[in-house]
Amino acid sequence: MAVAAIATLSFASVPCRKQQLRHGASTFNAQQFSASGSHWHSANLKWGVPRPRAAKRVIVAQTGTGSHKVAILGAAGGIGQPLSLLVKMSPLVSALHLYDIANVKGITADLSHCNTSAQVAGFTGKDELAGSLAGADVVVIPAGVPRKPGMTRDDLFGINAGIVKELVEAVADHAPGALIHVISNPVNSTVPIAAEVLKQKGAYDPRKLFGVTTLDVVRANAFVAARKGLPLADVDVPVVGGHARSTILPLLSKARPKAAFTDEEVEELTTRIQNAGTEVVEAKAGAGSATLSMAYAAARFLEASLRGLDGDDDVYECAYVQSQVVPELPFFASRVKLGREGIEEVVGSELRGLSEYEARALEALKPQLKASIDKGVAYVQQQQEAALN
Ligand SMILES: NC(=O)C1=CN([C@@H]2O[C@H](COP(=O)(O)OP(=O)(O)OC[C@H]3O[C@@H](n4cnc5c(N)ncnc54)[C@H](O)[C@@H]3O)[C@@H](O)[C@H]2O)C=CC1
Ligand SMILES: O=C([O-])CC(=O)C(=O)O
Repeated sequence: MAVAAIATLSFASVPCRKQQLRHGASTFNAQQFSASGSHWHSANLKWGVPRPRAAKRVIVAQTGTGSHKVAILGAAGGIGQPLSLLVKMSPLVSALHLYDIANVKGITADLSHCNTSAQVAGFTGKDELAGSLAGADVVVIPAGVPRKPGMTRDDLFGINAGIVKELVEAVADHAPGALIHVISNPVNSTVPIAAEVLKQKGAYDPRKLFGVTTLDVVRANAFVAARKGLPLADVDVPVVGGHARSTILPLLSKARPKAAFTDEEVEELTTRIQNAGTEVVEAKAGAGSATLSMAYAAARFLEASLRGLDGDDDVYECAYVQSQVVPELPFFASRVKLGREGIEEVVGSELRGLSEYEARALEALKPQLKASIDKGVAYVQQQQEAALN
């Protein structure tokens, strides 16, 4: 079997691929979906380690056709390492730059031995930050500290705000046209921080700045499929709002396939999705927060972004972006259409026809999300004033 054909499989979830089908996907993806059965994981394995359908297994070098350069800032961390592996497996990526303040050399040497086509280079410390960003099409930022039990995401603000500010300043200087995927928490504030930094640098393009909330969608899909006994591959639940506590708003009324939820199920599923990060933090008992599921989610979102840059039709994901969907919230997570310049469209229509429960939850989240956005904006302004004095 031709390696190139195998290598074209993508990170995109089956719901996304099904969505493509609904919206009229390219013939290739439609064939890919029907040919690959119903399970994304098996398709993904075939992609990462090419595996012919025939019983005889042949492991071959994966030769990608993509030409994208991706930089990961915070690449040596709990998310950064598995994310780097997943990106190294992407046929859409030709160059992978790993940046961290420490421990990058070994990870670079290790990853570079995988016989996949992306060329890996490591960059350690501030002096090498500029080099890590040169020519990047997408910069993914998982740098920063994670939560421990008892902490909120906002408790990370004191450390992570400065890290994100510093890194985004460098992106503005050295990769001004790149898409920026912010993973570092608190996302509700770090994305407004990134926007303010880019504005100050004259490099802000709202189409290119994203807070990564894909993990909320991944969790919602997993939990709903399990609760309703639906095939996992079919489930697609939009999650809007933000990425902390009650600002995470899964829209079960808009879930595909259409399913009937009792009031108790809505309450139980919504609460679980909102607390899923804390569920992992408590289970890890001081050893950090979600890393593997986050790496998977970040890889899925990266893949969607790269397919958008490549001009693929109808690529949609939920993300926390600059928005007018809720007028009083300048940043809001919605489903967005991804294209050659980043965001082509923020889909606001999903906020129409909400259930009563969702409408109430939307009203309730507004003050919390607004406060987090304002906190991020104020931080950058204060830093600027302090620098001028
Ligand atoms: N958006 C989301 O859905 C999620 C976000 N997160 C957040 O992602 C962040 C990272 O989490 P983990 O990887 O588990 O943490 P970690 O502590 O394992 O890794 C963080 C990495 O960032 C690096 N780092 C620190 N300062 C840096 C700087 N100035 N420049 C470059 N690298 C720097 C560290 O050396 C470390 O390797 C946390 O803020 C966490 O809360 C975690 C899970 C989900
Ligand atoms: O909960 C955390 O601190 C990490 C995170 O954002 C998540 O897992 O959703």
